[in-house]
Amino acid sequence: MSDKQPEEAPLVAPAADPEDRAVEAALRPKNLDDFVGQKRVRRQLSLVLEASRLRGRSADHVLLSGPPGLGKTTLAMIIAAEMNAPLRITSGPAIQHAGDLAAILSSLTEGEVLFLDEIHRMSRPAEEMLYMAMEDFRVDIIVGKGPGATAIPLELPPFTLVGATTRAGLLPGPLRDRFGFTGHLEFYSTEELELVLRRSAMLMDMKVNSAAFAEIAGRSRGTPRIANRLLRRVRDWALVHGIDLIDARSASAALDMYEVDARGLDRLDRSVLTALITKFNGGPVGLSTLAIAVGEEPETVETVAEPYLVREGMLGRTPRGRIATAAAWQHLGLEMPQNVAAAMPEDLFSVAPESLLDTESALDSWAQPDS
Ligand SMILES: Nc1ncnc2c1ncn2[C@@H]1O[C@H](COP(=O)(O)OP(=O)(O)OP(=O)(O)O)[C@@H](O)[C@H]1O
Ligand SMILES: [Mg+2]
Repeated sequence: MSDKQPEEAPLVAPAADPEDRAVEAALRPKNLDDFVGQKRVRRQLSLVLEASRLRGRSADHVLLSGPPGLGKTTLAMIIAAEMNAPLRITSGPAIQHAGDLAAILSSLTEGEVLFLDEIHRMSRPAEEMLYMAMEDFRVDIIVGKGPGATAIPLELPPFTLVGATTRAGLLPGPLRDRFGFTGHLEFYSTEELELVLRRSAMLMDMKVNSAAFAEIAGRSRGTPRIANRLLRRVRDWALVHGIDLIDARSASAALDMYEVDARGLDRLDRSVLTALITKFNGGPVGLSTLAIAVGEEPETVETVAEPYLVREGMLGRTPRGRIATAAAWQHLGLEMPQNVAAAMPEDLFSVAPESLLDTESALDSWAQPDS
């Protein structure tokens, strides 16, 4: 557990406050049609689900990957709802021993959807048990200890595993291969976030004009969870100020209070860039060194802050470490020194930022020497 104050958690972290959590749950779309954006994943997934409905079978196992707050848990719930199947929720860190997993698997009913969040954090023995369960719908229950231990095979009813991870690159190949469908969630466009916000505002009975939706969407870091969270903060602000119809001015006045800047960078994003620039002269610097400089876990920097900074073209992940681009210096109102500019790798953005994100395994190996 972290000993940080809740308000220091990154903006994208799941809600800590129970009331916030309840609102977050209420705003979750319940079916694929209400799920905004992610067109490719949505279309492919709907085909997978439709096909299994027609065959009268449980759906193929599904792996969902992508940065926090983009809709992995929401999609898992939608899969269960669309398949009209019960949903069981657990997570990698909750499964310490293979026995924990065996207990869950052996109590599944036919067609049930098992959602395994943070699947990359499962223990090794549990992972191996999962291979067999996914492939053959069977587990070996080990009874006894030492030389006298015996494995009792147990048949499982067909079920659908939905795995979610922010670190697809960390999943071992054999596990990844056992998913029939893998969907990688991308950051949302501002237009898509406006749709998310319109739907949420309607559910929360708020009056918001188009310019205000655009203002909030533009600061939401490509992330529906943040969009919804900012909308609630704007609602609070409007309530306190006695404002009925929220316009762009109220929205931006409200949001300025929450340290989300006009490009959608939150405090963690900015502190990563600030450290990179002021402490390491723009890099390159290794992930773990950078993480220490901002007082965060490397995993948090890598999965929470970096994907968005890379997408915004402010941070580069190179074989020698992380570097701040000219856009980052500019965003912080600093001038990039000549010698730093000259040392920038020329081909940094010859590959699309999205493909930088897709090569997570390559990045993990790049990160090795200094992490
Ligand atoms: N496509 C979408 N359309 C509308 N709302 C969405 C969409 N995706 C996510 N949301 C909203 O964003 C919130 C966060 O989504 P969700 O919990 O599914 O993210 P996640 O990817 O599981 O994040 P984490 O990695 O932190 O577990 C949900 O409460 C939901 O209301
Ligand atoms: Mg989730």
